[in-house]
Amino acid sequence: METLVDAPIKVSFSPVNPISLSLQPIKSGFLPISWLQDDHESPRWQKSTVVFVLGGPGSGKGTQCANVVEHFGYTHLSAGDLLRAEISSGSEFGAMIQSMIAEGRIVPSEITVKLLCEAMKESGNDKFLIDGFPRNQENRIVFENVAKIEPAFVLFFDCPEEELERRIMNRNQGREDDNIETIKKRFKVFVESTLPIVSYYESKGKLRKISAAKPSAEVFEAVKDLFASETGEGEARDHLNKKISV
Ligand SMILES: Nc1ncnc2c1ncn2[C@@H]1O[C@H](COP(=O)(O)OP(=O)(O)OP(=O)(O)O)[C@@H](O)[C@H]1O
Ligand SMILES: Nc1ccn([C@H]2C[C@H](O)[C@@H](COP(=O)(O)O)O2)c(=O)n1
Repeated sequence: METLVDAPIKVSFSPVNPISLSLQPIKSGFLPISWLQDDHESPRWQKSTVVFVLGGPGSGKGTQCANVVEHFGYTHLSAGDLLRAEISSGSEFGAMIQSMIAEGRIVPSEITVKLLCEAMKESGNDKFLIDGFPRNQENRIVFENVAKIEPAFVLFFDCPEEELERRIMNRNQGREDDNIETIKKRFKVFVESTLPIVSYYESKGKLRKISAAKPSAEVFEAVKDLFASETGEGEARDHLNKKISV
């Protein structure tokens, strides 16, 4: 495979992310495409079921993904967690990733997609919740072209900004970006770069919107119903439980 994209694609970038990526021709301008294209093409890999999980910062993506993992056996991959682990690992990109996260900016997609693809491969599972991704158009296109996987659906947690701010300010997990100045920048990036992705998937009929401005247990009821109806797995599990109890 020689090209990152099959046809010329113009990617527009948010002014908040000054790193430009030209997807055509072949080179990204940041890293050689060969860096991304190791050997991500095993049959199992290409057959994986992927659900993207989007929502404003603090909307409860991580919280709800943990519930889905427990009930439906998905592997949860948080793009933000993978980037933070990359910083901790002392990688050559660590300092750059750290300063971008501290500024609330979106890290170049080659890095995030590479981390996601490696994690998917290593997990051994074939169904994934990819949390906090794609954050922008560049994320989406690079993932589509490298992983060659379309999401089964996109879960979107809808929540007003005041509630998001309250939750993040109370999170208390020592995150460097959980301060009011960076939170404002993250909201801006969310509105300018991520909401257009949400609209994109809506136009493709792939968006599943859930109100996240409710207590966590209530949000999960809606999430559970959604996964049961999308995958039939809730019914399958109930069916199995009935059989076992007979
Ligand atoms: N429905 C809810 N009601 C109130 N608080 C919640 C709810 N869901 C999650 N929280 C709390 O809000 C904070 C943010 O939740 P979480 O980390 O799951 O959000 P997130 O969308 O993954 O955030 P980020 O995008 O910043 O990583 C946490 O402290 C969590 O315990
Ligand atoms: N696709 C992504 C996901 C995350 N980041 C960076 C920028 C975010 O502000 C930060 C924290 O993410 P979160 O844990 O809140 O999902 O990580 C990114 O650049 N690209």
